[in-house]
Amino acid sequence: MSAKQQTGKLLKSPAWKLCSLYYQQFRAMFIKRALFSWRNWKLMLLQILGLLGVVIFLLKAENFVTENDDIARQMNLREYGQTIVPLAISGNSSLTVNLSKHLENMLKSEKQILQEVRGDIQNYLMGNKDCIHLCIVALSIEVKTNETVLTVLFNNEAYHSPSVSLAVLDNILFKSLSGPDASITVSNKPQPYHDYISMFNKHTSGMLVSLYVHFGMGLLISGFCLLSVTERVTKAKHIQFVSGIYVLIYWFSALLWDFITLFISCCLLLVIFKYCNVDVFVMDYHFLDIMMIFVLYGWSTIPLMYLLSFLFSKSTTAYIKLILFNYLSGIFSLYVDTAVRYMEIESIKSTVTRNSILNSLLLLPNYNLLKCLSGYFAFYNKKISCNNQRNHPDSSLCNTEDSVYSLEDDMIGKNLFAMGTTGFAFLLLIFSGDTRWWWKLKKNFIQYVYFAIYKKFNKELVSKELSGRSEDEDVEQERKRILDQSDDLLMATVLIKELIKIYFNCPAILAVKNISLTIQKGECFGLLGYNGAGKTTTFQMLTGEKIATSGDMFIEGFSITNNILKVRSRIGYCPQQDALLEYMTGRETLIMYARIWGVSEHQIHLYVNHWLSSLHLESHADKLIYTYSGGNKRRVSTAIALMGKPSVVFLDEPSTGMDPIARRLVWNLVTKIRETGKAIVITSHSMEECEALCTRLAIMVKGKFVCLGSPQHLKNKFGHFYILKVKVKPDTDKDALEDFKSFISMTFPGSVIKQENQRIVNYYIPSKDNSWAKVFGILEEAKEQFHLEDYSISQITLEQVFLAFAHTDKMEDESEENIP
Ligand SMILES: Nc1ncnc2c1ncn2[C@@H]1O[C@H](COP(=O)(O)OP(=O)(O)OP(=O)(O)O)[C@@H](O)[C@H]1O
Repeated sequence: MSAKQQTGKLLKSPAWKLCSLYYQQFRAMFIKRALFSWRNWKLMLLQILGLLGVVIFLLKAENFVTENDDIARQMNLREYGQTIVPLAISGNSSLTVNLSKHLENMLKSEKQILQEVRGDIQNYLMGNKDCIHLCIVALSIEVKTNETVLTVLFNNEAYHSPSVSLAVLDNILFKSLSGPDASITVSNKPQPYHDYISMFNKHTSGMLVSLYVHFGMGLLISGFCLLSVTERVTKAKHIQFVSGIYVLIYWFSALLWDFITLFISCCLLLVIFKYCNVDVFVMDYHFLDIMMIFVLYGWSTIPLMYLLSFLFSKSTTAYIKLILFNYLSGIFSLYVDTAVRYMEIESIKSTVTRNSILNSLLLLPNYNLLKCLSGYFAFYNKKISCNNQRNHPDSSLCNTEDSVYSLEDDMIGKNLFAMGTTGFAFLLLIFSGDTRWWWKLKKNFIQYVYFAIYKKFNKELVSKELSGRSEDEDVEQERKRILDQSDDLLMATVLIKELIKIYFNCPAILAVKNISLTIQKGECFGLLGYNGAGKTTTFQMLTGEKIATSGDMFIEGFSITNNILKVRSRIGYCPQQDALLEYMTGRETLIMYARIWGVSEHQIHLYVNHWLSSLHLESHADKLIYTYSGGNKRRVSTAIALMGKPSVVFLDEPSTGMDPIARRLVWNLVTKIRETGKAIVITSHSMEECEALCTRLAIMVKGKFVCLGSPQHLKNKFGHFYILKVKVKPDTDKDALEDFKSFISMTFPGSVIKQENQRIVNYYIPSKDNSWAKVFGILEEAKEQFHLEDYSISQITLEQVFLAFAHTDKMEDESEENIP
């Protein structure tokens, strides 16, 4: 076999096809995420700048202690800018002349102002407002008989003013003794901290730096929930799953994109550490360690954000609340950690309690981040101190064997390990939410707990409403057929068996009441019913969006309740509300779904163009979805449902909001798709649409089927009467009209007035025993006899059948009405 043949065989193998499908889907999901960030770049930038800005601002604002912070500060008037130095001299001597000359020269060189004062210096200082801020040092020289008294007064408002005052005095004295070139430089340098205090300060500094980073991180990582919430709430996620996306691919692509964003932000953060002299984090390849901490933090916190996003139904609310959660969880856990470790609290004195509290904190990624950064900071600062003081007296403090990654209490090993494992745990929880296992658990809980309790307390209602028996013979026949031969019918494209849905609200809502149905391939089945009849709920159960309370549904033999994942790739779904991602264009959306379906890359553009032209969407293809009109959005949703290779397509009011031309296009498309052998299930409030598309239909009233069959069958069955519309002449008196009514009721026994207003009377005339010719003949004669202006006779329409059933619902509540 040639190499070319072998390659060809490999490309056609199922494993290769599966791999290429995975690749296609991953690509589609990754591009979707990238487009979200790209189109919302301002938000993205805000998140990254938020992180960097918060960290840089807080680091600059707080002067945290490092080795280099203990610098010597010069005690010099220059440090205060230009000041005034009042000088009062009383008496005269060569010493006073000498001292004042040196003072004058010294102040001149330092660009200070010498202010000679007459009288008491204290009075001058008290009486001069400027002195409050400008007179840091004041001098008085008093010549007495045997001595000269030099007094220097310092400004109590200014830092370091006593030592600066003494430095000024010492300098002029020294200059008078050793000449004008002599000077004394005075500096204020603190003694090095004692080891214990030093450690405490470094620990505090490390904690502050890690708190700042954690504040900034909160802004960035909370944003990762935005698309997850939007996709879930708009049902775009559901449609992607229905189109066949794999759970792992959906979540891993999201994780990878958000991870890249976090990684880039953390690289920039390292630059900020360098700029703000947080040397411990960047020197000697330490940035690699810090990067590893950030990577593990991302690994654990991003899945947690996804997981928490399930709690919210609005993306902005989710963002704000998750920022708060991230801040508070970090600070609160740190507080608990400090309280447990250092405070003497009676109830947590036992080691077991203490350890279990500390270990439970390890579940929080923010706690681990704080502990890792502060622990790392303190560890390396301690190491630097120990290296600086080689002959350190306490060798236990400078154990060079220690590793920052050890699992001991003050080291970071435990926290790194916790981040690694919690990341896995959170991811598993997310995946399990979309797996068969979780679906089954929820199903069993609803069926065997909720429903069992409901049945126990509502026996009468359940036996009356949920028995499934129907007064309509077609519905009853279908039900019996399904119950008797369910095994034979399993391979029907759609098989619905005793399906019940109860919303367990207060009070419980019985949305779908034990319906049974089969739909074969090549069939277009219409589900009609007025608002709230239960059509959408039925669709939601059939597409796996909602779990049935009882009963089962099969698509090509696969049970939805037991094997939802296998069913999903066999259906196309156009939900009632457009499940579109508004930041994408129509073309990008269709390309994404084509990739999910596994259309090969070189055919995608051709394939998408075909769908765009089928629905006349070419001119809007490259516009963002949020700019689309309602009708155009519906077209895109319909195209998504119809594309790919589904065995059955569910269309929930597909043509709502479409103009007549678009509606015809959709009808043609649906008919073509049906003719290829797919089953179509459609709900619509347009009877015209149902007549045009449906091969069979059912009318649903209050969760039950009340009739079932082809449109013609229903018209024949329920249309056993004609509609007679009579218009009498304007001058017809009341008696003549009454005569006409008596004539009709006598000639057509069983006829009923449906409506009467002004000169128009509408009748239902039984069609049995009355041919068209007979009715026309009689009315032609009556026209002359009763002076009728005009009349018309027509067959009942589907809409009238539907209205009759819709009315039966009202009539149940009110009273019986006269429908023949
Ligand atoms: N999430 C829900 N929680 C509680 N009740 C619900 C929920 N969804 C639907 N219902 C109720 O279930 C019943 C059936 O609703 P459904 O949306 O299936 O009707 P429908 O036939 O699709 O109506 P429409 O033609 O307006 O779309 C209604 O009484 C509705 O109020």
